[in-house]
Order: sequence, then C-alpha cells, then structure tokens
Amino acid sequence: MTQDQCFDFQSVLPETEVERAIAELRFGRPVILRGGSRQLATLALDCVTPALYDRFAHATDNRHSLFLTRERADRLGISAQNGITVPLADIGFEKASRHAYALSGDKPAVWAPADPLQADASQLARLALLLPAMVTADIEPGDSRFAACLSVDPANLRSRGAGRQHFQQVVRTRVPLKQIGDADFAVFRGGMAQKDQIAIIVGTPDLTAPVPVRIHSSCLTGDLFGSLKCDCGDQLRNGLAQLKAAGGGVLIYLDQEGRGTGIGAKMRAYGFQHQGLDTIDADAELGLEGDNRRYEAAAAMLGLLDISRVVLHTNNPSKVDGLRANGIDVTGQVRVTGTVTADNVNYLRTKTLRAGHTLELESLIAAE
Ligand SMILES: Nc1nc2c(ncn2[C@@H]2O[C@H](COP(=O)(O)OP(=O)(O)OP(=O)(O)O)[C@@H](O)[C@H]2O)c(=O)[nH]1
Ligand SMILES: [Zn+2]
Repeated sequence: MTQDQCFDFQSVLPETEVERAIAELRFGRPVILRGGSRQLATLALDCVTPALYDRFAHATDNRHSLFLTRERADRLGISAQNGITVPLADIGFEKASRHAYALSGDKPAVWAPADPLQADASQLARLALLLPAMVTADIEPGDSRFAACLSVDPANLRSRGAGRQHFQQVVRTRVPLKQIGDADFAVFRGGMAQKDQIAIIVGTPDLTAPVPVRIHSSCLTGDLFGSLKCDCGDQLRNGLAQLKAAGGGVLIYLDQEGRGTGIGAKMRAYGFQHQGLDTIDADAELGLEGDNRRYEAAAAMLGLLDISRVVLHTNNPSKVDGLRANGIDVTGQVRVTGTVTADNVNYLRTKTLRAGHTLELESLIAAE
C-alpha cells in the first residue's frame, strides 16, 4: 500500500471494504454481496439471534435460504462440490442451526447445489473467524429494507490486496525468558484488521546462512493453560530451546488460533471431540476445512527481519509449502516434538495419519 493510497480519503481500498464487511457481519448485521446484476444479502448464522433470524426472514419475504459448505454437506450425507443451499421458508432458527452445526444433524429434506455467490458469502465469514453457515437472500437493487447495509464486491474477498501484505515493525525490545535468556520481541502491525503479530528473536542468528525459524500458531489452551489435549505448549517451549541450541533463531508467533478457525470454533470442535470425533471430522462437522492457516504474514515478517532462507522447525509439511509459496527459501526441516499423553495421542495420531505430519508417533509413545 503506497502512501498515496493511504491518503486517498475519497475512495475505499478493496481490503478496507472487506474489513468493514467483517465488522458488520460479526455485529449480526446483513452484508450485501454485489454479484453482477445480483445483490445477495447475507448473515452469518453464527452471529444471529432468533429475533434477528425472524427479522431477516420478514425483510426478505421468506425467500431466504441457508448455505452449507461442502464439508458440512458431506457430514449430512450429501455430496456437493460447492456446498448446498436449503430453502428456509418453513424452517425456524432452531432447525436451521441443527442443519448447520448439530452433531449428526438432520439432513435437509429439500436442498440444491449452492451458487458461487453464496460460497463467497461463506468466505467472508471465514475471514471474520465465524462459522461458514450463511443465511442468504437475493434482494432487489435499492430495496429500502437493506438501505443501511454495507455492500462488498466478492472479487475483493479473493484478491490478496497489497494492503493485506503490508506489515511494519512497530517496536523491538528485549524480554528475558525462563530457560532461554534474553530474547528480542519484535512487534509487527498489518494484515487483516491491522493486528499486531510478534517475532521472538532468540540469540543472534547468523543472517548470512539459512536461519533456524519456528512458525508457531497460537493455541491459547495449550500454550498458556497447559491443556493436555494437544502438545502445543511443549512445542512452543521446545521450539524456543531448539532455536537457542542452534545458535540463535526466530520464532514467529502467529495469531492463528484453532488452525485459523478462531477460539470459538475450536471450542465447539472440542465439544464434538468429547463425543468421539477426531480433530478433522470435528472441524468438518462445523463446515470447516482441515486447515485454514495462511503464511503471507510470516513471510512478510521474515522479510522485514532480512531473512529469506530458513531451516524450518516443524513437523507440518503445509507450513513448508506455505512459506515457499510466499517466496521464502526453506532449505531444511527439523522436527519439534512434545510429550505424548493419553489426552493428546488421538490429536497427534490424526495429524500424522490425516494431515501428513512427519511425526514418528509410535516411537514417541514408546519413549514415554
Ligand atoms: N481446529 C482445531 N485446532 C486445534 C486443535 N487442537 C489444536 N489446534 C490448533 O492447532 C494449531 C497448532 O499449531 P502449531 O503447533 O503451530 O502447528 P502444527 O500444525 O501442529 O505444526 P507443527 O507444530 O509446526 O509441527 C494451533 O493453532 C492450535 O490452536 C483442534 O482440536 N482443532
Ligand atoms: Zn494446542
């Protein structure tokens, strides 16, 4: 984003339009998607109260429908590549919610393949860290009942605008860490919602050689509270220790709770896991894909630290691919393990068997 674009107060940048739409959706207000001659009003069911649901039904003369993703449709026993749409005229809030999120939910009696504009609406919900079940309705251009609603061009959802890649270092300062010693915390601001993300520089890495780097996705439960359901807290601390042992490196701590689904979705998924589902099926039950993380921010932050070649400390092949796709040369990979427990063994097994992580789980179990 150039300074000129920042100082243009007469037009709205594509990424700003999307940011505003996210805020409206999270507030439980309809957003209009402009699709050629069509206008699609949409609400994220995740943010809807029964009263709001009824008001939307009234404002759309009961012509509203429910969009469910391919993953959710699949869990309901319906195969549909681009998701499905369910007419809601005779369906109240409770039943719609059961179609959208309930474990072993009711298969809808009537459905049709979804159209691309509805899938775009669910993309907006994903960016907003909301579940991708959408209440949608085609409305007439100029319908006064939606006059105060924000509209968004769906092309702006797909474009990774320059502004979204734009990060700036805000501050870098020393923090002494238990067992690690002095580390520098560099704070970067940018990306979606101009959030603050951090890089922790351990020791003094040699920038002329590939730099040891760990990209760690935030896990509030594991990193902070010592949850036994995953090994994230161990991996965070072991990862830092590995960087120190390697003579210095960088840990990028990304705001990607729940593999990019958000803490709300992760806790809902935990509820399903308590009923016996594995992590991937639990996410699919909520309409989510296996992994929702992106690595543009990590690559941008590494770039600002003058790092273009890295040895990545991870077991996750999609992190390697994600960094490479964003121009970082990954010259090697080092495993980062935690402790296997009765509570996290299924989580680790799913990572190995269904997400291709390079974990030698059986030897880890034997080592315990
Ligand atoms: N959706 C979902 N996310 C989870 C669950 N358990 C942990 N997570 C998230 O999974 C992510 C794990 O992050 P990382 O440890 O950086 O990544 P990883 O994919 O395990 O790969 P490496 O640790 O680098 O090998 C965090 O964002 C956690 O919040 C779960 O049951 N469901
Ligand atoms: Zn975790």
